[in-house]
Amino acid sequence: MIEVKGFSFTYPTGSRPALCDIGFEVGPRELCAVVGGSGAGKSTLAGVVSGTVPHLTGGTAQGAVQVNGRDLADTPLSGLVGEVGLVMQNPFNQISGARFSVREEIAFGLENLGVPRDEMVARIDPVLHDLGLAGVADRSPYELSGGQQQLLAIGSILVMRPTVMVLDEPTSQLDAAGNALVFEALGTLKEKGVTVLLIEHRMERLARAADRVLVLDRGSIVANGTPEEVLADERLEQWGVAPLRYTMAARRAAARGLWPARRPLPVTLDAAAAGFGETAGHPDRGDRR
Ligand SMILES: Nc1ncnc2c1ncn2[C@@H]1O[C@H](COP(=O)(O)OP(=O)(O)OP(=O)(O)O)[C@@H](O)[C@H]1O
Repeated sequence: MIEVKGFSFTYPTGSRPALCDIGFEVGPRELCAVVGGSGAGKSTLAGVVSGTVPHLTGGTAQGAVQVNGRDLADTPLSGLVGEVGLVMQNPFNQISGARFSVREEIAFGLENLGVPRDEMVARIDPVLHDLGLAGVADRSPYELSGGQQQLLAIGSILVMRPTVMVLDEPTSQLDAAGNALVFEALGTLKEKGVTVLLIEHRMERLARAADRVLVLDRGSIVANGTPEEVLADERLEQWGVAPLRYTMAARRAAARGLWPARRPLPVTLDAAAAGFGETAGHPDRGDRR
């Protein structure tokens, strides 16, 4: 559970707050996506929730950030291991390089924590299985595809059994296949009861995967709702986020009376197809094409 209340943060060299009086909550089994333009504060927020900001960056903070009821201001980073995991853009940077196989890489963090061998074995196999990495467990991490490497980075954290995972643009370096693997893994995290905060710019995927979407604009939360509510909002572009092509097409159609009146604008292909299908059945269709 993540709870952020009245939180503001300014970097030591910042002339204005990177985050400004923000508040939101994300519960267990919830995937909350964060979107926003460049410099909106998304990575700063990922750092705040994972504890690196301001613990490692310095700077001034006001307000409260709690993870599972623990105030992060009073919790050293070491106290968050096993509670919050952070996955970053480039999986390559998260692979330790100190281990020869995928299985050993996943064991690495547990070894550092001094987890007994039997328990390590008991934890690692389910993670390999859940993330679809069992077949490559004995391969070198460097032989994996980009998507599989990101799954390995996720697995290395998941094995610590965090209740909260923060992912900062985990698919930005990946091709479509890698992207699909990571989004599938996000579903697995949710099933395991993990609270997921995802910074992401691949809107089509997040429109389908997210339970909730937050929009950050110049450090403030300007929208917080379901993907349908937030991603079809006509102010999205003004907030620095490109609308989905389905929403744009339906908005243009709606302006010409070619979108069903009571149907919300779509944010997924399925919803767009359903809406246009309904219009296609309309008697006016032939005249307006
Ligand atoms: N280490 C830092 N020191 C000082 N200012 C910083 C630092 N990191 C980020 N900032 C500033 O804080 C603000 C928010 O930056 P942040 O990186 O969180 O935005 P973002 O939404 O993740 O942007 P992008 O999508 O471009 O990565 C920006 O004005 C940025 O210049």
